[in-house]
Amino acid sequence: MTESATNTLQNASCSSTPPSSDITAALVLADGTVFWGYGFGKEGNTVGEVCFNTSITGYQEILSDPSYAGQIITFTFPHIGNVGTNAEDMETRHPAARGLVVREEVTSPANFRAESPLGAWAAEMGLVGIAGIDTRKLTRHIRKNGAPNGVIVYNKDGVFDIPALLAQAQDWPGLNGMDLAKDVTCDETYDWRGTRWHLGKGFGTLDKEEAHIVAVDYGAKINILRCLAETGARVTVVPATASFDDIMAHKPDGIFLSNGPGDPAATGEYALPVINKLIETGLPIFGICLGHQLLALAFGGKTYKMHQGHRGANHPVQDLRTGKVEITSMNHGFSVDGDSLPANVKISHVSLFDQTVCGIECTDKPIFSVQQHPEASPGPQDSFYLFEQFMKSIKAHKAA
Ligand SMILES: NC(=O)CC[C@H](N)C(=O)O
Repeated sequence: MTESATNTLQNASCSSTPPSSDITAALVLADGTVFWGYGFGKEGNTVGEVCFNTSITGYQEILSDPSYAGQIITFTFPHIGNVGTNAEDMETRHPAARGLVVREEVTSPANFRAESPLGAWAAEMGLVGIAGIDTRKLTRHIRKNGAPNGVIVYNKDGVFDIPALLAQAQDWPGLNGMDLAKDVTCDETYDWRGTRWHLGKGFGTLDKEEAHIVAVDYGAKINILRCLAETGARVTVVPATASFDDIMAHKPDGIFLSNGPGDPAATGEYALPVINKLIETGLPIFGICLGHQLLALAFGGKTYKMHQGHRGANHPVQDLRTGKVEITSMNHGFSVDGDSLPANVKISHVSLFDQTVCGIECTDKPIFSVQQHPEASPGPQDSFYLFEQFMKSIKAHKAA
């Protein structure tokens, strides 16, 4: 793959003939835009919403974040794959993202933690990849028009039926109204005590249990569970469809509502009746991302689909209570409508990129939630204090 080849191959018209004989993959958007490139990972065909993530590091955590179910991830950082992949940087066991789009050819990894090259790992994980794409052009396209549905096809024979792929992209219903939490949640309840990774030490284990948290898994990133354990919690993880009685049977000191994929309003159909009852218990509740959106819905608020979403590791968020700005990790395509919130729910955090709601807190109950990802993985750890805030409110509630 040469630089000149990649520069001339973009945005060909809707013809099934690749512009050069070495082409092995195509990205076909529902609006008819075709990007030709070079396949890696799993051979085959995948459909989803094409979004972009601006993180410079952490592609493996991003690709294995269950919240990307139904999505094809475009990496705006051009060099993806350089540090390979390893067994430790997984945010779930079976990645749910549909595929990935990268600028440069994926080269051999050079990193002391690398265990497997990105291409081999992606193939094993069932991820279809396309390289050699003008990701700046694609990103500008998404920014201008909103996140489109699209198909990546990787076919070593270089034979493409573009009209059929276009029809496939157009027929895909899109994320609006789609519940995906049921697809990525755990099958069974399990116990979690692992703590965060430290260089030279690896992962740790909770030694002194200060509280017991039940985490509802709508597609939880593992590092969230580690962060909860890091502050002294033993965590019982329950499936997204767990009933109020299932949850309360574990006698939790606090409830955590996890991140997850899809449209919060669709997941809310079965999650909200449970969350409404959990709110009534008066127990401390903390929600992250989808969990935050579900809490807002439970309080009677509304969520909406964003134009392009927020996905990256440098999103500035202001804590309105202190005025402090934290640099955060983000991955969301839906947002809470601030005007829809009742009087007893205050906006605690806002995005400094577009002023969207990034945090809410209940004024008469120990309940709060954020849109950003305080667990990072990847990204800055400025927001870790939120896990400590949760543990503090659990201890205060236990003492009272
Ligand atoms: N990371 C998440 O939890 C994402 C929440 C929701 N699926 C969204 O896209 O907004």
